[in-house]
Amino acid sequence: MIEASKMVVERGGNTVLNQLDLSLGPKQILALIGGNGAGKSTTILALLGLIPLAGGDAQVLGKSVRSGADSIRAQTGYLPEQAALYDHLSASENAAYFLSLAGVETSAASIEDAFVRVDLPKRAWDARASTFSKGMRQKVAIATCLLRETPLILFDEPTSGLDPAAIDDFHRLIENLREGGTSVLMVTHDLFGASETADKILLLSQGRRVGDFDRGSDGFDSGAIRAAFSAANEVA
Ligand SMILES: Nc1ncnc2c1ncn2[C@@H]1O[C@H](COP(=O)(O)OP(=O)(O)OP(=O)(O)O)[C@@H](O)[C@H]1O
Repeated sequence: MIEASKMVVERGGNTVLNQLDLSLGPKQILALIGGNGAGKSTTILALLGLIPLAGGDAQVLGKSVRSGADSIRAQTGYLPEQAALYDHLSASENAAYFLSLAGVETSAASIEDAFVRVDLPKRAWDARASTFSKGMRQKVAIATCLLRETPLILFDEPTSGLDPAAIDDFHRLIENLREGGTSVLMVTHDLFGASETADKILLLSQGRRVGDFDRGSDGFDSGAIRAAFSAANEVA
């Protein structure tokens, strides 16, 4: 699904990804964690081919990110850190509009099914997005991602703005996606949620991979992850 080797990205004259290796197999969930400015969102943008590599390469669904964003984005769901909705459109209209931009035709019934999956309240389906809370907006954006039915989804802070019940629901949702054959990379600040759900956790600091954790038979070693996280942030 993803095989990235020694990715280097420069932004604003600084090296913000530094020799980053990353891999994600079929039916896997990878959580990317790290402090503010560690390079998590940049990693997603580089994997989508949306920002150029100054070094290294990454194969995403068998295509090099150096070959451009179009072919990768066509097969990869992406939830940006700040998902935008059009305020004057309803939840359903927003989903239909963004899907049409991605060249995906879908029925009203499928959109409603996706809203049920993310537990968007029914009263919101036909209400204008200007009346939505942050969490409701996030649910519409996640539902729109699901409707693309891509084999790979990159989520940038998907649980931001969600209440605790909705966060739990999101983790069950991505577990179901994994069972259905989808691979997921998620950037998150939620260490607990990541260790509940992910197969692998990658810790970034200053654009470098500083920790790499696999789920063992007893889950993750949360103490080791927290210690590595604290050490990385002390250095940063
Ligand atoms: N458009 C930009 N131009 C220049 N530098 C940028 C730009 N966007 C991000 N950066 C820098 O790149 C580095 C990595 O940023 P990135 O947004 O990837 O971090 P992050 O780990 O996602 O952080 P956060 O948890 O705060 O969202 C930071 O040092 C940031 O200042």
